Amino acid sequence: MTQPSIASARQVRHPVRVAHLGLGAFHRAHQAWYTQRANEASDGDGWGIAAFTGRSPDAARVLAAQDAVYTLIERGPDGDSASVVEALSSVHDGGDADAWRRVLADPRVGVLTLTVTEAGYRPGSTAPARVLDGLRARFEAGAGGIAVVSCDNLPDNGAVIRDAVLALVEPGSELDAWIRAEVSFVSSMVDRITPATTDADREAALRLTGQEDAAPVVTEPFAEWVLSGDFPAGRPAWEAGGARFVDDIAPYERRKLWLLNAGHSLLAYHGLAAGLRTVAEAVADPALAAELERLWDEQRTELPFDDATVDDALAALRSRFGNARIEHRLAQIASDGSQKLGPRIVDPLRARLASGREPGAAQLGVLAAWSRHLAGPDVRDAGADALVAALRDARTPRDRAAAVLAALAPDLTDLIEPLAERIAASEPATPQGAHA
Ligand SMILES: NC(=O)c1ccc[n+]([C@@H]2O[C@H](COP(=O)([O-])OP(=O)(O)OC[C@H]3O[C@@H](n4cnc5c(N)ncnc54)[C@H](O)[C@@H]3O)[C@@H](O)[C@H]2O)c1
Ligand SMILES: O=P(O)(O)OC[C@@H](O)[C@@H](O)[C@H](O)[C@H](O)CO
Repeated sequence: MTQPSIASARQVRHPVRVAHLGLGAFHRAHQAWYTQRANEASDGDGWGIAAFTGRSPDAARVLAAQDAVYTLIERGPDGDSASVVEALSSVHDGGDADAWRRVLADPRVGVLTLTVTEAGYRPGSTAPARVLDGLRARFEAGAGGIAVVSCDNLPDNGAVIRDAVLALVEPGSELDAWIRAEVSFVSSMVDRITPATTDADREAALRLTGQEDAAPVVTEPFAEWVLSGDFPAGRPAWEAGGARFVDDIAPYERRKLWLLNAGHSLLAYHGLAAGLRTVAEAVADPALAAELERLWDEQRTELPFDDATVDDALAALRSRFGNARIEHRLAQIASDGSQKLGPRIVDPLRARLASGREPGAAQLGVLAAWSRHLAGPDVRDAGADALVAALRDARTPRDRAAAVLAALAPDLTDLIEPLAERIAASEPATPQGAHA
């Protein structure tokens, strides 16, 4: 029997007032969900999102076929609850440059959100050029200021995208002056564990709602969003979903990157080496759980929060990571380590050194496990090509340590010896002379 499609579930389509770049699972579990909550809480017209894919047009094609509505499954340790999200008013192939320019040149559009991955901010990535293309269209149309809100896991992410965009503009040009004066680059700390959607998730959506949905999203019940910056053309009332607006974002970013994301990276590299597949499997392993606690002890010392606040955050993380009903694949987290380990491990390591402490053994252990991962067959990290080649040529643990630090933190040469020790300890025993 054919089941009804979720396409017929839409009850309202709000006018497009938000543009989004990077139509992945996370955008749909996080910013679109907060926007949905804001729209539900408002009396008048809400804020509809025009969402553009980043690389492949597939997500737009699949969502367009179901009128851009989808099921959000909140998966707790004891069960699922499903809701329909209709905050996306339209979905577009990111290659449709005319549609992109048209949306950003519309004065009713006041916000541009981004989830383009950490790698999307690297020099040479197409994301800043596309943001600039949209801003140029807005400038030429005289459509007024706009807020660009980065939602990727990078510290001071608003400043990172601003600098990447301005680096592409002729200094002193009218466009340069307009961006500096009228465009607000908002930094945000985003948190909601959202794995890639699987076929089992599509079946779960059908079971829960009785409707066919080719693009549901499964996420944890927890969600957090902290933002800092101005919104010159207004914004959705995201606080209806619990978002907070603060003057200084840095402490929140550090708390999240140094505890949650760093913990994820540790579990990913150590867990994959141990033949494990998911975050929940990894934290169920006593040795890995102990290593995770060691890392948290090392990284918490430099956080600008009192002990009770950090204790609460860690208690929540233990239970979030242990939610075995969320299938968060270690391989997904392990990708792009060259972009992730700076903010997650090297920054807190630097903070430890700056306050006169020893480098953390678990911190170095993550770097050692990463170097081993890079020598394996399943590396997905375009930014690590040169390091992978250097590691292939490296003959000793010391050479490998030097290569890793040269790539991630070239000034920290004092760490070559202690990192080499961790690398040597983590390597499988090799026949005498194999590296010589
Ligand atoms: N999934 C999570 O739990 C989570 C939580 C917090 C933050 N985030 C942030 O969101 C990002 C995306 O996560 P996701 O789960 O949606 O991943 P995803 O793989 O589902 O989607 C990634 C999106 O980024 C786009 N993209 C990649 N490179 C791009 C580029 N150069 N230009 C434009 N778009 C580009 C892709 O096209 C895709 O739409 C993460 O990398 C992270 O920074 C994710
Ligand atoms: O999404 P990435 O690739 O930046 O990193 C993988 C995970 O650490 C990350 O997605 C977390 O699940 C997320 O940051 C939780 O809010």
